[in-house]
Amino acid sequence: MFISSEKEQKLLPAVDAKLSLTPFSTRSNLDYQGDALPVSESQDSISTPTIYTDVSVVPEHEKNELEQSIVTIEGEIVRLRKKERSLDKKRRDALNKILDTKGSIRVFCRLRPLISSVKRRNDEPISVWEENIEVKYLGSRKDFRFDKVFRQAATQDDIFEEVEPIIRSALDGHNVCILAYGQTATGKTFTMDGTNDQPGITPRALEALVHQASLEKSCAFTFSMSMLEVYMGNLRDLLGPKAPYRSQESLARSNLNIQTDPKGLVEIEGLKEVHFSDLSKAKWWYAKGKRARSTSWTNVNEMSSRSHCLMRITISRSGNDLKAKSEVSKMWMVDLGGSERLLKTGATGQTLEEGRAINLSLSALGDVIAALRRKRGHVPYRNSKLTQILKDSLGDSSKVLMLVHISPSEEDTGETFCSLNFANRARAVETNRELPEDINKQRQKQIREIAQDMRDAEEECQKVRQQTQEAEILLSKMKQLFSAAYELHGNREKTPRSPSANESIPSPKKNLKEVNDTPKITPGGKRVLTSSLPRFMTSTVASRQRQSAAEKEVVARARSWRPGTRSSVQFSGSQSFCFSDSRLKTILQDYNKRPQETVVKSPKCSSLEANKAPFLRSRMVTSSDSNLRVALNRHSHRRRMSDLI
Ligand SMILES: Nc1ncnc2c1ncn2[C@@H]1O[C@H](COP(=O)(O)OP(=O)(O)OP(=O)(O)O)[C@@H](O)[C@H]1O
Repeated sequence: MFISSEKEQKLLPAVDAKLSLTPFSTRSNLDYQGDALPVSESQDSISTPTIYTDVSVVPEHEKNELEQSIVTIEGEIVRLRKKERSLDKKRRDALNKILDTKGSIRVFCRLRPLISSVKRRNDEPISVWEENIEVKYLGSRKDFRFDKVFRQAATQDDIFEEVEPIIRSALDGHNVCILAYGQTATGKTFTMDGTNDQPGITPRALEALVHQASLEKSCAFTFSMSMLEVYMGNLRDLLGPKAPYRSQESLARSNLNIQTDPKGLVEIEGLKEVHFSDLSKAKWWYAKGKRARSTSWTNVNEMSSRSHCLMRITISRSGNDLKAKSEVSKMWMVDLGGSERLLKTGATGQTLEEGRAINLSLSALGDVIAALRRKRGHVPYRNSKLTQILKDSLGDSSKVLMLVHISPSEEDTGETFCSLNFANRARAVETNRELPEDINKQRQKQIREIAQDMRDAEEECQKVRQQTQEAEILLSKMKQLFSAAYELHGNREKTPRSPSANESIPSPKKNLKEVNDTPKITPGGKRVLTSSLPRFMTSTVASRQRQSAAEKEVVARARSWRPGTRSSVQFSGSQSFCFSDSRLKTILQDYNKRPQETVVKSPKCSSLEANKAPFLRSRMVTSSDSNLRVALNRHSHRRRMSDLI
């Protein structure tokens, strides 16, 4: 029962002082007539202190108040979620604007460290700055500009830091394509895949996607993954089960068809697609796909990839709002086969053929990029399987990141020169790349401003997300509280009563008398039971011991709950529904301080309740729960949470 009248709340300390007990309700719910008692009547009851015993019957208006609180919190959660969605949209728009301003095709260059087996020379042919590289070749120097250049010392962390916004953009609903390009043995696989100690972009991207999705509460994500390789002009499914070599099944699986729907979206018929929701599953499938990839030994790389390896992550995003249609985006992670001069690699036979096939498709990729650069006319996607697959992820609406890998050795300078030229062509798809200095500065300033807006929106969104979570915790606790009170009520009704109680429905006056005759506390702190107290209400030594044990368990549970959740649930500094600071915490503290023998309760009832809803139910049904009731009434319905956010 909640104490609803402010007069009654004021009376509580007086009663407490007189009883030297933790606050007890001064009247029984059995004599409760619906309206607050007149002050005089309440004071009468003080003169003959009573112990509030049957707390299981919760008056209708208090039930309504609790219900109203629950409805209010539910409303607040809806409002917070809406706010979260709008802030998230603001962040997404800002990120997209930044990426568009920077260019829909961005090109980074990574310089591989010198491998110990290669002799170091003094006249190193490559000079590196933050955004450009100078190469000495055939007696002349040429300067190449990039969006970012990674020196030899750059770590996998440094690379991922720059790639992460694009991955975020995929989660935001854009098609993304990340391509590792370069001469054989320059570190493409190292960048994309990495090692166990130094994971590359793909495993980190998987982790980032799963992690980010777990933080989003305003929408739900589902992920699926496919892996294939373009090997000698054919597509091989890397995730399908192993089929016997040269069997019909094996041939069918290495000859998948590429289809384009009327909207221009590409689909690969029969390609295995696996769903994942957790990282371990995603990594398991990824490892399986990698093992199935074709590699062979060449003069230049012991584990040279003899194909283009493509991994597709399909991201489906659906909002909590049922009306919102789900968005699907694709993220391609492509480890291209090495561009190579075939004579240099010492390839012969099958390996030579593989090298030729790789070069042909890379050249087709170059043609597509060159056509996109012209921004009009025919784009020759159909010239290779690689470009057909990537068709819907290379165009205007997609975000493309090409990582060009080069070797620092002088003997590779010719290859390096070719790779840098190829990458420069890709970068020049953005016609306005080389802007006058002042316009460029203005654009940089604009990017910085949008980036600041994006960070602000993100921070605010995180705060709101936190508030939503806290509101949800509070809601669940209040629902527990509610159901505990009514569950108990139901139980009590079923519980057989003493014969005297069954004889007739007691009149309010009789009840008052009965309650007034409950134990009184003598100056020495001893409880004296009067003869009129019904036997089922009196506590025995055994019942008190059981009660004490049950309470200890409740408090222990509450304690174990508190530290893990920041010990308090706060929407904001003075949140009206912040129960853990002003209510729960206080209640728990009072609970610890309170002498155990002050609780008078049926042992049967206490053990039953302790098992059912250990924490909240127990708080609700013991007479000491007046703390919670007072707190709820003091704080509930006074202010809207929104006033405080
Ligand atoms: N940044 C780097 N730091 C340390 N080691 C690297 C780095 N880049 C490449 N390597 C090492 O160089 C070797 C060749 O790299 P990798 O296999 O990734 O080249 P690749 O370009 O994928 O070759 P291919 O095209 O033949 O498959 C590997 O042993 C790899 O560990």
